[in-house]
Amino acid sequence: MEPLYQLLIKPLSLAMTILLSFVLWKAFFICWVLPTRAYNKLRKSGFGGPIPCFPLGNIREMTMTKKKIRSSSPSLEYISHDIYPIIFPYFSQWRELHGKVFVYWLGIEPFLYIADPEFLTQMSSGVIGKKWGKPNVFKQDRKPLFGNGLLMVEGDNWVHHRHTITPVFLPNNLKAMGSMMVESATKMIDRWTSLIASGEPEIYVEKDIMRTYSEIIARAAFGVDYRISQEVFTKLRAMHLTLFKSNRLVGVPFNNIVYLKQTIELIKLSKDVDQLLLSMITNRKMSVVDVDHPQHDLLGFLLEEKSAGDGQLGKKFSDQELIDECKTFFFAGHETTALALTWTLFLLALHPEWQNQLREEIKQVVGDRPLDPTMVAQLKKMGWVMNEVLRLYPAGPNSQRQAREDIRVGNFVIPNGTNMWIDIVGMNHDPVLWGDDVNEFRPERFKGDINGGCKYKMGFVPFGFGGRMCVGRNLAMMEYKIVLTLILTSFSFSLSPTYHHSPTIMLSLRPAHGLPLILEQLV
Ligand code: HEM
Repeated sequence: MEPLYQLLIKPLSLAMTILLSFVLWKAFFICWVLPTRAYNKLRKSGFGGPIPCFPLGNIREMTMTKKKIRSSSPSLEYISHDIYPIIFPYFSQWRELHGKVFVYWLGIEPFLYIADPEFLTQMSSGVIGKKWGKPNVFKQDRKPLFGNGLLMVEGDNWVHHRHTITPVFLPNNLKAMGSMMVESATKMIDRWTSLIASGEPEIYVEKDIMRTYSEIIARAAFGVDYRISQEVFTKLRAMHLTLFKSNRLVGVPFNNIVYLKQTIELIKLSKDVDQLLLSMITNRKMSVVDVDHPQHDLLGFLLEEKSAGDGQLGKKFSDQELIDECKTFFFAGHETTALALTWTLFLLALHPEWQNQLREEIKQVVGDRPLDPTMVAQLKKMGWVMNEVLRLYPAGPNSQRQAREDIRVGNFVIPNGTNMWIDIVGMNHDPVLWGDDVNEFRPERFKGDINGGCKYKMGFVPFGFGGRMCVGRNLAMMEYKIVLTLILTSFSFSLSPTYHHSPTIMLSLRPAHGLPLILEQLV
């Protein structure tokens, strides 16, 4: 009689062979069959674009083009606002060949590139907010940073999150946050004043601005001071750096395994942040005793059981949903506004005449009275400046979508599942939309025209578009104007000779080497 193990060898090896064949078939299906199908559908739908190469798609070409531009670009030595060919050289070149709508590939993921406002208008008009998806490949990649918070959540869950959060940022609720903003900004102004007094007028302002807006969002949205939230911000920034500084191959199969060290680091950081946020949430839950007067900040709204639009009681958020929303708002709530103000100081340093115009306006609107959030809405010229800054140096440089159904745009069909990359920088720097002065700083183009003279309404979408437009835009405008008013009434400033112009994309658009300014105290 044969021993038992010999009897088992045959069926076991057969089972192993079947399992292995299944895994290989699945990998082949996901990595080859599905992308090929998507490719054929997009081609059949009429979209052109650069030829992809398995398994990198167009990533190799993108990296090479960027390297070539960086090494051959002495133009960065002098300051030009014609930044598009520098930050997105591959898009700039592909547009010449394939027009303003084409398909490119990140690994095995096809993306429909869109920088045509007419196409964007038609595309977005037929799709309501809850029907839009966010690219699965980014959702997976950026999960440690945003989880399934408002930026990434979809469908009915998105409606629930958005309905709960929107009232937090309505003007009436924001008014109460004004004094916190003034307090936090005043601390920064005091720091700069002492540096000048001690003979150090050259200040790298972007770090202080980032800190000020971190402090504002921590207090305004979560009712905690910067000391308590500092660890969260530090870890979120470490995640941000790990995610976007390295050359990870997003969209390429098994890239998580190839970059195992970063993947493990991200999982660890994400767990730490989740723990910190959970204890912040638990503390707040325990401290809410006055049910008639809940705290009207973001966390207060999220913890309150809200009535859904149909009169039914909305479902409560789970702990993980609460954590993901906190992560999303801790990050999105300071980064973009801080960068918008940083680029504003850069442009105003180059245009002292605009510093003076804004000071004059502040004098007329605010005078000697204490700054009050209701006043800032009257700062019209400051609004033009903000728009012009967001046009030339958009803090949110793109918007992304994934089709969750076939979308018809004229003669084209965008097939269900298609990822979309809407290029805000590309549209903002397009001379066909803005005219020959497209790369000049001219805030007056927004005088009496919220579209700044752009030929299409959808050509200027600094806060995105449709139902998924930025939920924090009112807060952003208010805190931008309050902090800028305080800076302009305290200092005049110019660019330090050590400044090196190198706008770079790391999710948002930032000055790669910081922003050193020479500050002078106004008497
Ligand atoms: C100048 C400052 C800001 C700019 C330029 C900006 C820009 C953007 C852009 C371009 C989008 C994408 C919209 C789309 O896909 O159509 C967005 C979405 C979003 N922003 Fe902002 N943002 C700013 C400030 C803020 C602030 C202060 C907060 C939070 C307090 C915030 C929270 C969000 C969230 C949660 C979303 C996702 C909304 C959704 O999908 O429903 N943003 N923002």
